[in-house]
Amino acid sequence: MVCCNRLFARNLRALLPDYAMTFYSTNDATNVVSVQEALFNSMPQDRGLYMPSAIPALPAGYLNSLPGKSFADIAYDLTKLWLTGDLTDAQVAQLVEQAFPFDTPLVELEAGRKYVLELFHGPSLAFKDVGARFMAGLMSIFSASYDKEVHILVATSGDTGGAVAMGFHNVPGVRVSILYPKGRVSLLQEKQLTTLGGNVQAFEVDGSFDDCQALVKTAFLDQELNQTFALSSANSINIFRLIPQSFYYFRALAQLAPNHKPVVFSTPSGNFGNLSAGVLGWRMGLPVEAFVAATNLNKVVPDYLSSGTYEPMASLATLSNAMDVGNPSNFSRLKRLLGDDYASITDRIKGYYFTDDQTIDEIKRLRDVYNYVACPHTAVGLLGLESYQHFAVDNCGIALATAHPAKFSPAVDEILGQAVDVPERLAILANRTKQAIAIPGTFEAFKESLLQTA
Ligand SMILES: N[C@@H](CCOP(=O)(O)O)C(=O)O
Repeated sequence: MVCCNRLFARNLRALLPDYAMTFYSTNDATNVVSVQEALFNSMPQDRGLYMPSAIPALPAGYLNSLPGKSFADIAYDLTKLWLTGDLTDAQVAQLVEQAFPFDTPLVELEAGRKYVLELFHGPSLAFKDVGARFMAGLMSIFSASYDKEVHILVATSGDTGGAVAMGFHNVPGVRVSILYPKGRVSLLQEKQLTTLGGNVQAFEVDGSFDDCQALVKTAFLDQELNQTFALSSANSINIFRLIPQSFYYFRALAQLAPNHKPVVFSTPSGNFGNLSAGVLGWRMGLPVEAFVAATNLNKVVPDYLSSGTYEPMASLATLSNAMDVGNPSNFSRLKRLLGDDYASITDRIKGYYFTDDQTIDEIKRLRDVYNYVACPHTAVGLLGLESYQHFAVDNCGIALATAHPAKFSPAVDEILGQAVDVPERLAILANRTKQAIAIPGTFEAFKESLLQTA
């Protein structure tokens, strides 16, 4: 089925009804695929990324109807906009109900001016639950068309792995292989990746996140692996990880008072999927004054924004480990969403980066000033927002809180000199035994190891 779809890709527009969504590759605009192929194949063979052929516009009056809508209401409305030609209304309702039994609450730090959008109330306590659970639900709906077990490969610098492991654990017809960099994820993040068992296998890679991501991308292009497995990705390479992540930007606006000032989002960024999702929402019609790309010392995008030159780097290990990415996957997607033009990109996106010392000071300051306990990534997001608001005062700033601070225990406890409350679902992992296959960071080793699991 997957291969057949590929054969027909170029004629797809003619084969599908007008209202069905299609996707093209950033490396070849004539390479057009259906929803199902973009979902299951994840990455075009030409090494590009899938982009929607058309971005659906919000219906007239939709923004006025936002106040008070729940996350699930918004997810239902927007999923219908994207997938009307592919899913029935009943399927959309079922997908949303199963994927999102949690909210993304907006917490006020300063009235009308500074907020945190908490994205960590799902099972793995990180924003990645939104995309991972949506993808898992969508794959289940379409799985009847696939006669092979789907094998999801995912690279993680900390949070994606846990969300994907939990989102796909025990999903029939799916198996998951997670690659993570040895010694570069927090203790509890590692437990989330390595203790579920069943259809979830962890690979502990002697290398960086970028090495893990490169291994996964190489695997998608390898003939033998593609003949052996029906490979798919649950990283933000997959456009169906990104689309649902745009929903919570709308949910943020639904929670603001109607007379709010123009909105600025500050997004802690590693692979730049989260920021791309926000920009996708803006392209659909979400009113946003600017986006802040907030990073740690892995600052290739802030550097690009100030110099116009994009230079991938070897990633550096930092306290905000999930953002330790030296060559963000979504950079080309982000550019494409903004017209591929430096002036329009810098007009909409402002970039700031911060050291671990600044992050530590911010974690302490947030607790002392606002009685708010933030994870290191959220602290970087708030630092970005403060830098933006230092010069632009007349706006309403929302920083995305990407993960629960307890995921970074004991680091956050040591910074604050107090123990952070650990939710039960995380606490129970502490005593579970890690199970991971240790491999060097070479493709040959990974491939051999993967084939042994066939
Ligand atoms: N920050 C991520 C790295 C992978 O990014 P993704 O958005 O492409 O899944 C992580 O926490 O693993």
